[in-house]
Amino acid sequence: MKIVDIKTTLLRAPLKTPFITSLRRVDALEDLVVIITCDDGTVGYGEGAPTPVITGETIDTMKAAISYLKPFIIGKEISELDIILKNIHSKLLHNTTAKSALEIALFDLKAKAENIPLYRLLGGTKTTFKTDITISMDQTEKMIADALHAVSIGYDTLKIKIGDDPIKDSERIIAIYDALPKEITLRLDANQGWEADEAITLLQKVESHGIIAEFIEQPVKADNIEGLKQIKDAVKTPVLADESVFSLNDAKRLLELDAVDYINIKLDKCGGISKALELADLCERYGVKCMLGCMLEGPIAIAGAMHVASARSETITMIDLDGVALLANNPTSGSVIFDESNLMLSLDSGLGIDSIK
Ligand SMILES: C[C@H](N)C(=O)N[C@H](CCC(=O)O)C(=O)O
Ligand SMILES: [Mg+2]
Repeated sequence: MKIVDIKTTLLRAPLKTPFITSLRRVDALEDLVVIITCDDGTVGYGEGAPTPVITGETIDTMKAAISYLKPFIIGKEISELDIILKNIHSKLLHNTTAKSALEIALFDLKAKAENIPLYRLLGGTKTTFKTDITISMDQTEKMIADALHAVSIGYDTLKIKIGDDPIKDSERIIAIYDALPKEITLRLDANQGWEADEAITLLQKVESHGIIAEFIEQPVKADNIEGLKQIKDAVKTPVLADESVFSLNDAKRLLELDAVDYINIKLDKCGGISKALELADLCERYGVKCMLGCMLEGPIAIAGAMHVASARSETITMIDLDGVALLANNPTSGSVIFDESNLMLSLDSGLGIDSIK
């Protein structure tokens, strides 16, 4: 199977409600889909969610990166996947979301060539996952209403977005916790919104109220590694690194310093499936568990992430793959099942995505 064509197309889909973090507000998903065709007509799908405030990428930079990398991919046999991946990562630095979209499509093709689902190509067996859902940052009453609604439709783990104001944030966490059944698990994500001392004061206050969240995600700026370590050493709530970890080297530095408890792996930050697997393997060597997370990713990218989670299910013990659940409707068809908190991989070959509507 020789690769003969690479095309991109926009995937636009409205969200059910605005997605609001301390970094940005988004009303509709706007991702870039990659469609790679082989000489026998087999098509591989990939997708990336440009997130300028985190990866520095836009739809336009993604298109430019993909067209730059095209000559290193077109004309290659899909059986030479390792060589193609080496080209993608060595011929162009950064541009991790563009690379991830290409990688997803290439792995889709490779698994289709072998006529097996991607998770099996990657060595996985697990096909069902439970995701959390994000509760956007807002007025406390609105966040409580959103949290109660999420619980009413079956979510038992909520990812609470905070980080615009440490005083307000502690009040929000306590009010949301008090309003929910006690068996609900809370994940907190400040998206870099605090200083280390603010985070420690806030978390200690929340902890004195009896609330130990599953983790606090990225409390301080991405490059504030010392701050992450200070927080980890001062509070009971485990610390999870998100924006601080793009590459294997980023993760190594944090793990060597014992600066965090967990790492959030996202395909769009690390550069795709091969890199996500390497990150999970590194974390496994350090005995550190990971979350498989997402940007505002649609069904193709989320399916790609699920296959990775299947392949490294011992290390990837937490799932934040609510990208499709946040959409007003699913713009693809295929046998991957996205049913609110329940995600199920298909047994079809490749990613299991049939078509884009
Ligand atoms: C959508 C997912 N649950 C999530 O919260 N992702 C954000 C990425 C932020 C973005 O797309 O702006 C995160 O983990 O920080
Ligand atoms: Mg995060």
